Amino acid sequence: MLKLQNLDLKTREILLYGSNMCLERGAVYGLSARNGSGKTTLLRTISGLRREDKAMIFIEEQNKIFSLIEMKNAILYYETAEWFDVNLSGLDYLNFIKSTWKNENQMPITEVINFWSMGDYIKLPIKKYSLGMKQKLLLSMYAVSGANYWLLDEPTIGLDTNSLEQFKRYMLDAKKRGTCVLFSSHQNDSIYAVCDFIFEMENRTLSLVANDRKLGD
Ligand SMILES: Nc1ncnc2c1ncn2[C@@H]1O[C@H](COP(=O)(O)OP(=O)(O)OP(=O)(O)O)[C@@H](O)[C@H]1O
Repeated sequence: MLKLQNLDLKTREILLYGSNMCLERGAVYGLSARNGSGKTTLLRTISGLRREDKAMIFIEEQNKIFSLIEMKNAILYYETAEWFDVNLSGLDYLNFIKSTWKNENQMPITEVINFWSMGDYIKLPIKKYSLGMKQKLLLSMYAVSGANYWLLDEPTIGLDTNSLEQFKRYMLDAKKRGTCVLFSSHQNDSIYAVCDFIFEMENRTLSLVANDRKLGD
């Protein structure tokens, strides 16, 4: 379980005050809030890209607290397709992720390429990709990493209707393998249907609500 305790989230304003989060393996969580409320900042903080001094963020499994190195290996957060070096290919990224994250349950690269139908372009430089193609590459990196905690910021940007259905299947498959997923999206997005629970950020507080309109597993 990934735990976040006593988080004051501050940028140029206070976004959250004294917040807590518990993220269980084998569950999909949504993160819903208005634009500018701090979803990206929260994901960056959980992933360790930025720090908040008072907060405690740790993973505990089978009564053992993960070391920092174990945590880095257990979590993947690749914020945006804008982070890609467009001179590299999708395959370069998948190979990089496979060799950098050391997990037993990594999905084979060919399987992920087939799942996202990327075979025609995966060896091309990313500068030749459309937005949706880049987004599918970004998503495919998660299964290849074998990370048990997936943090995703607006993961369905640029996906067409078919790819959105694939996204839902990808989330449910990940959950069945025991992965914990936390993703942000805009308020009332239909993709929240795939979530077991939704965190709502409002008035500097984070509240967890069960998702009544959840899809069947
Ligand atoms: N590096 C920074 N320095 C100062 N202020 C920042 C920084 N990053 C974000 N902010 C501010 O923090 C607030 C939250 O931004 P954030 O990007 O986390 O929101 P968000 O909920 O992800 O927004 P959106 O839905 O528009 O993507 C905003 O008011 C933003 O201006």
